[in-house]
Amino acid sequence: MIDTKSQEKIQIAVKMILEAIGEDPEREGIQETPARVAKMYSEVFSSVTAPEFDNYKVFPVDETTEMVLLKDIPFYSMCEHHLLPFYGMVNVAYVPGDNNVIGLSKIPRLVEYCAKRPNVQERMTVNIAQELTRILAPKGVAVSIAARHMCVEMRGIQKPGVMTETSYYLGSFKEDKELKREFLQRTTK
Ligand SMILES: Nc1nc2c(ncn2[C@@H]2O[C@H](COP(=O)(O)OP(=O)(O)OP(=O)(O)O)[C@@H](O)[C@H]2O)c(=O)[nH]1
Ligand SMILES: [Zn+2]
Repeated sequence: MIDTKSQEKIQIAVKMILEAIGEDPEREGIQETPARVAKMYSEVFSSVTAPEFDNYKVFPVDETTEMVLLKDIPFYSMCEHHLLPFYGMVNVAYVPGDNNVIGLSKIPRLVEYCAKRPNVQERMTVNIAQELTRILAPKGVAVSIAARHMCVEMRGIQKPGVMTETSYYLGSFKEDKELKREFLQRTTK
């Protein structure tokens, strides 16, 4: 949550942007826009001011499977170069270590946590893998992201529909080619 004082800063900045692009910030339709944008940034950048992601539960189980895979987790983030959205799907897999697993909902929560800040896709991919490793100490983690970047599509080079794919492997996914192949097979459409 961005505090009131910082939200006021955003409002002043947005008003200046509106003036700079030749709009009248007092025009009825956009009078409340600076406040709306401040509220919106508070949402889309909420993890910058959030406490470290620690609200998770690790469950011990007697016996566990090889790979736990959550596929097609949707996310929205903001590119740190242009403050335009990039969005897509994340696949997260891990191989439990010491028979410890994590509550399933916590993985999409972790994705949200890593998405809601100014980002580049490569760093977000690595962050998710590292955070999961920190929380759970699994034998291995694999993360892949496929995303569309509005800064590539609606401005600049203007290439609609280009997909950017990134991946990151730790532990057994890095060492065991068969495991990595299985992850790729199960996540490739
Ligand atoms: N590697 C990487 N690059 C990104 C990401 N998001 C945006 N970019 C790129 O960041 C680069 C910023 O390049 P600059 O030359 O500083 O900015 P620019 O003049 O606006 O670049 P153009 O987009 O080419 O017009 C661009 O090539 C973007 O496509 C991302 O998640 N990862
Ligand atoms: Zn960008």
